[in-house]
Amino acid sequence: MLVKTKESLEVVKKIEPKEQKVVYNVDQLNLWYGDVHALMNVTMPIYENEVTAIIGPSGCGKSTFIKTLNRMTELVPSVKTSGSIYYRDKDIFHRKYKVEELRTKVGMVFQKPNPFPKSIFENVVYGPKIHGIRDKKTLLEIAEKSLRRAALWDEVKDRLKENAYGLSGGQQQRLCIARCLAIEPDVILMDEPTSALDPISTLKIEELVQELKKDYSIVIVTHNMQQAARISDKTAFFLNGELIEYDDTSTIFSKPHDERTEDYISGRFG
Ligand SMILES: Nc1ncnc2c1ncn2[C@@H]1O[C@H](COP(=O)(O)OP(=O)(O)OP(=O)(O)O)[C@@H](O)[C@H]1O
Repeated sequence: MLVKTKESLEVVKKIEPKEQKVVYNVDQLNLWYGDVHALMNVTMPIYENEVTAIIGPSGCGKSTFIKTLNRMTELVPSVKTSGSIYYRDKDIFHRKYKVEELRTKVGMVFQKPNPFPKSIFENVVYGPKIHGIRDKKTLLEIAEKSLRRAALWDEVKDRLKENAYGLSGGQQQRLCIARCLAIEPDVILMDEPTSALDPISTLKIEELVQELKKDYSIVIVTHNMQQAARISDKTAFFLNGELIEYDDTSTIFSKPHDERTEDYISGRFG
């Protein structure tokens, strides 16, 4: 299933008549940083309650793509885009579309854990507080629920007032996931969330991602092909800003259609 044009997207829809809801529809997306054409005619859907992995060699546009999904790329002044991204049937590039609304629905977790220099509790309730929730009991409930969902509660429940910097790297990353969950997002974008972590912390995050996809739609950028194969349902392979192939992860890793995908997953380059 190669996805490159609007027409082929129609094919995707036809051959997948399952009751699978589309969260994002990316259509003919182009992005330039000044003269650098970083994304070229990218067309692909992102499905609800699935993990979509974005793979490809360094500099191929993975981070740019994921950051475009919550319009973070527009923070770079030289950025220009064309094409469209529909999130839940609304064009996120439309001049009347409210980017703040998008960011409350689409949370993001970065490569390096980035807790605030505050207590564990204050980190988790940061978003809800910004949204005006002040009641202590409600905030405590949100903190507990989010930390439980991020598989961190048992490790931190007796030290909620301690500074988040005292946690291990893996715990800090789960704290950042809890912080993201506290705003009750619909989609979670993860940009290489385990690349700074040890194998055991990585495994914990991978297990967590599997658990979270029951309630959220997840897009994950990863350098680690085994990780993509282990945890994702769909995989998109990017090369030099182009989406070369998008398909079920099992197909990408067992019988890819494009020779370049095969070369990449078999370690011939990248
Ligand atoms: N802020 C920026 N200003 C100018 N060019 C940029 C900027 N960010 C990225 N680029 C360029 O856009 C292209 C895609 O970069 P991007 O970071 O999206 O790739 P990537 O696949 O995520 O790479 P990596 O795996 O190394 O993180 C590269 O050529 C990069 O140099």
